[in-house]
Amino acid sequence: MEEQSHLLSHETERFSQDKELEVGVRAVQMACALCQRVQEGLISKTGNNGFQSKDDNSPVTIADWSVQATVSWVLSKACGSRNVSIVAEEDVQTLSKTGAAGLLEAVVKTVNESLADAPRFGLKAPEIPLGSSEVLEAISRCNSNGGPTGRFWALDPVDGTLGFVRGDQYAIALALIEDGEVVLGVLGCPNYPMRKEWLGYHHRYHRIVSKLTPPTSESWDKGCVIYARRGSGKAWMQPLLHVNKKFMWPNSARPVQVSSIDNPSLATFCEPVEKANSSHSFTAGLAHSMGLRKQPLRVYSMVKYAAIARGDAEIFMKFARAGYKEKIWDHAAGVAIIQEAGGVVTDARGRPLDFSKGIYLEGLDRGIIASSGPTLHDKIIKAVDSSWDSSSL
Ligand SMILES: Nc1ncnc2c1ncn2[C@@H]1O[C@H](COP(=O)(O)OS(=O)(=O)O)[C@@H](OP(=O)(O)O)[C@H]1O
Ligand SMILES: [Mg+2]
Ligand SMILES: [Mg+2]
Ligand SMILES: [Mg+2]
Repeated sequence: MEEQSHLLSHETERFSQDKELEVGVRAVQMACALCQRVQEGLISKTGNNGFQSKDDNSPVTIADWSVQATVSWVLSKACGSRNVSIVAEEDVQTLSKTGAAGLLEAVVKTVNESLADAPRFGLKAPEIPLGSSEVLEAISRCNSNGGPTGRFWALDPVDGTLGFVRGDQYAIALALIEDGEVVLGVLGCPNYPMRKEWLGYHHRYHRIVSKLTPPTSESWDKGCVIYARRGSGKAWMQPLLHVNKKFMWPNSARPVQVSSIDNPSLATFCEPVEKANSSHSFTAGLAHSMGLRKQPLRVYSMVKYAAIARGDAEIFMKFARAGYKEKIWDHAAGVAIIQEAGGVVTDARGRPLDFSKGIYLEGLDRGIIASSGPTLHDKIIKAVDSSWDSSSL
């Protein structure tokens, strides 16, 4: 009897996770469309660089706030605002400042344009457009601090904002965390290129030095949404929804798997574009000592996690400067997706990332390593151990 009720509750949990996954994927598809519209607007604009600087000097744009408001509103409507708890990157400080009226107006307009299109994604639209106080409320409702018990969503509305403003790679990342474990991960990658070689092609900076032919916009802007449910042993990829098309679940999803390459000399590793976010010299030393021969693939955002899950690269490494604390929304969705696609993600000591300690990945040892399998993973961890003491990180 007890076993039966346990089974029943397990099934109920699964059913609710399936529903939540579906809502999450629909919301991320909608967010991808929102970001594409804003990114096109930014690139075609001259003069205004299209971003504000936060206190830590990192950029934030209309898209970051608008996606956060839209996803927050959609999740609250679909799951009931009392049942929804969200941890997300952005707050309303800059938007509520006197003098930011124009900015807020632009966010409200973007959110309403996006929500008006919600039925195309199988989601409810508001009966009347949201006012600015409702938009601010939707953003600031994402004020959960996470923690070890209960369920909450972790949202990075635009991950890789720097890539976004440069017309390059970025991601929309949404994860559901339950009792400290990531149970669902959804990653929208609107600029994921058709050919993996173009992942390392940087529109703005590498145009001159790259030997690759510049991709045309229609082949470049392929995009995908990748998602996984923990324990299913499967990760799925959908194409982005075409303009004017209606979303039909599961929108031609197909399974993705990590690469089978475990020979370091054939493996490709990816890392952040900016030296300030991860030490390029340390990973170059590691790459050399492990016998990695290919050039690193420097890609903005969690698209790096997507590349491993899709089998387009084998290793992702990030070694931030000492003292920098990684945030859960920068990794949660990607970790679940890589694991279900057959890969491994740990810190540099080989321990799983801990999503149960609040907004930071507390206790992270040195850096983050993701790989397509245990053979490569063990080699990286051994290489880190032997290189660490001689490095000055
Ligand atoms: N100093 C420092 N060190 C390490 N990491 C930092 C640092 N500052 C910011 N961040 C976080 O890195 C997120 C972007 O990571 P990326 O891998 O896209 O970096 S890069 O732009 O390709 O260099 C970025 O996410 P977004 O803010 O969502 O873009 C930040 O959360
Ligand atoms: Mg981020
Ligand atoms: Mg972000
Ligand atoms: Mg940011």
